[in-house]
Amino acid sequence: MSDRIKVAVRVRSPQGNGPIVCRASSDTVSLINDDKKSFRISSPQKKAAKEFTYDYCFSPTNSIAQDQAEIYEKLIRGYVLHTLEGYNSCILAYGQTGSGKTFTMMGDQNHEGVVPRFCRELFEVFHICHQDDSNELTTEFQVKCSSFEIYNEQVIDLLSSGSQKRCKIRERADKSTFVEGLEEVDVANVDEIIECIHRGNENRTVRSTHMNQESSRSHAVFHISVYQKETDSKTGTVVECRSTCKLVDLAGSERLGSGDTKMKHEGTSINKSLSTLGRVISLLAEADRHKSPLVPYRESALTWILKENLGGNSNTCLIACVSPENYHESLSTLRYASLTKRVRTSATLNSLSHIEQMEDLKSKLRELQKMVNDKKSTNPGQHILEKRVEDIQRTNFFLEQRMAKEAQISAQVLQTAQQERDALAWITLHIIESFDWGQAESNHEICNRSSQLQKAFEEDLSFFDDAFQKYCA
Ligand SMILES: Nc1ncnc2c1ncn2[C@@H]1O[C@H](COP(=O)(O)OP(=O)(O)OP(=O)(O)O)[C@@H](O)[C@H]1O
Repeated sequence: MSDRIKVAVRVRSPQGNGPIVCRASSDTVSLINDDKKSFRISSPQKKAAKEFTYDYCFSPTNSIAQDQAEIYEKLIRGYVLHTLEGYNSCILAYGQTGSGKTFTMMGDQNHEGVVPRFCRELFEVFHICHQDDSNELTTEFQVKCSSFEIYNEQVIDLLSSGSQKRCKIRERADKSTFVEGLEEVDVANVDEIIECIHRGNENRTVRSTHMNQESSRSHAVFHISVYQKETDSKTGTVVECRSTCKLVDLAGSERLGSGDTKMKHEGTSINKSLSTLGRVISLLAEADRHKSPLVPYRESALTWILKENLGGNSNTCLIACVSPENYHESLSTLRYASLTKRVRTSATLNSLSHIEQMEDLKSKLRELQKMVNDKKSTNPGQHILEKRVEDIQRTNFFLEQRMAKEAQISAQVLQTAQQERDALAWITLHIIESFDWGQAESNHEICNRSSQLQKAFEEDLSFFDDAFQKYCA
């Protein structure tokens, strides 16, 4: 599912001047048009007003509670469903210091922000979706969470007890990245996950600056990973999927002015990583024009961690927070957000039954092929080969069931499955051709099995063709 990053702007008005116009100061006027998607900003010193269009624009009303709820309901709720369906998600809050990023993501005691609302609904929606499950259908649901900050380019675990634990960023074989050694907490219910959110917030590096009493001095990431396993005892079908969601409160861009050396160092580090993020976004936004651009993800810890969410397997959303006291800062945030809108990601269903079982099946077939090839010299016991064939046929049955389900979800997934199936059929034929037909007597049973296997694959192919035609009709 290829889609561009969704981008919304949230305007923070200190006075809460009404739903449409926010006159934050004498020299800046921000206006959200009635369509709630376009945003105009002007200053008397600048002749022409600048206008930008986003997926949503949120202006403050007289009710903070309503504002917090509106952002969640209109923008974020869909990502809970994406996560439960097995897709990776990421929500980022970006903006100048003091513009309301932490307030948007975490909220305060009386006005919960995006992160706690997301976590509450994750559990609630799961239970609603599965309350009618029959006796045959059981669904296992495991949620783990971790929380970390990127402070002066170091990744620090916010949930580890005791002294500050620094962690390293690693790359997996599939090129996605992860933080190694983080404390991952198994959470069984809403209360436990909310407790982790609070624990992480308490440990985050915060300092008072001239713009914000409690300014975040780091980028904070709350990471949720969800594992679901659905077993149908009647058919024996097992469907597994794993998805993740990163909820990111970025540190605010800031002018480096007065302050002690420590604060200046923090400020430099924040600005540097945000400018790398800007460069990464800008290259990805141009990706259509320049095929496979060299994206400098590794240049900062932030972009290295967000690699998958910015340019890979993820549904991603950016909330640009604007505090229009400062025309230039606001304009810069709006431009950054505008550029982000052009970045495309391609979320894929992280269904283990589809990906991993296919891999498993392929490797079993490769093994079988190898055994057949080695047969002349080693002459392995016939029963081992038989067992392998049986294994493959059984796995094949589960896959068939799973694919039939997936046909309802996505024609794209089905198409991929067909291609995979074609490849497997080809390998099977190849195995059969590799038999030493001269020794047919000793191989008689194996040949029979292989022919059955070939037939099963052919049936599968027509099964998938039919399903695909039906889906497209
Ligand atoms: N929409 C809003 N309504 C009411 N108060 C808000 C709103 N947005 C922010 N605030 C308040 O403004 C102050 C600064 O907000 P916040 O800490 O969220 O900014 P920030 O962008 O995270 O800043 P920094 O980058 O410095 O951490 C806080 O006291 C917060 O409660």
